[in-house]
Amino acid sequence: MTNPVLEGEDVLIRVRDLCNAFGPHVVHEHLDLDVRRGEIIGVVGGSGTGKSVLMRAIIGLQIPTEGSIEVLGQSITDARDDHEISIRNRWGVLFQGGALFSTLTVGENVEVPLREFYPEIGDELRAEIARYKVLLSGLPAEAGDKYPAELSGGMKKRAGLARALSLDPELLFLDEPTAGLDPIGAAAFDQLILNLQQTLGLTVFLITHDLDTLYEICDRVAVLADKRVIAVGTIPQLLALDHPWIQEYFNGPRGRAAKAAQERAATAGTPG
Ligand SMILES: Nc1ncnc2c1ncn2[C@@H]1O[C@H](COP(=O)(O)OP(=O)(O)OP(=O)(O)O)[C@@H](O)[C@H]1O
Repeated sequence: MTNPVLEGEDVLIRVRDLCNAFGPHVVHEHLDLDVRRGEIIGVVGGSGTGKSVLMRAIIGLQIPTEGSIEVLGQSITDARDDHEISIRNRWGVLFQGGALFSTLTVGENVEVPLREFYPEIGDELRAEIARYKVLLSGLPAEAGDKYPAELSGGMKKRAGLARALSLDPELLFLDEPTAGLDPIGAAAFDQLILNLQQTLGLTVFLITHDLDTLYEICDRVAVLADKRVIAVGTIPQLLALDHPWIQEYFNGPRGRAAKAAQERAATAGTPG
């Protein structure tokens, strides 16, 4: 039930036997993971367990020392560099901190992937698509003309999300999207992700330390520890395991508070 490998399911990301190392520092050792089409999978683990390295390997920015990765049925690990991956236009990525170009406006940032992948699109249509993505990400239309330095942290995240959505991706990668946001901003961002996932039919790979996000929007959670994915499942399935890190994480004071908040919200939403 909490096996990282799924049998006979519609799997969009398949990671097998993945090993990553930086010199003598081994980050992943024979890591397996399957991500189902249409799910929001949360990826958790202590600091430095290799969550971002895993994401970078999946999108072809980190060449593994061993193992195979398939995304949308195509091998990522057979490509010599990320430019050889022909499905890069089928995913969008929100990196930690947004990774926006500081010399470009938000709208121009959103246009960058469109220019790269669809140079045939004319200036007007490209700007129109960018305006739509800015609105889709919950930013006011005027934000499109602003530079990243003029935006709050929450707006920067939304701008990064608008860029990640620029090519109408099937798959969205989010690296700690709510880090640094106040609780209200973080909850609003969670709901935005959930709405987008439901309306656009996205599959979402979401790295987070935010327990509220895990409870609110993730269908399953993958736990990284001991250099691999030790378990994947719903939070109740994970809580049934007696791994010390999992117990500490979900049953520690913050885990209990997040669970209580989710239960309160669920009760408030129950009719009668
Ligand atoms: N380019 C690199 N060169 C050398 N070591 C690296 C590089 N990238 C990552 N590492 C190391 O790999 C390990 C995993 O890093 P990673 O950023 O994936 O951790 P993480 O689980 O995302 O952590 P956090 O939760 O703190 O963001 C760390 O020890 C990090 O120092």
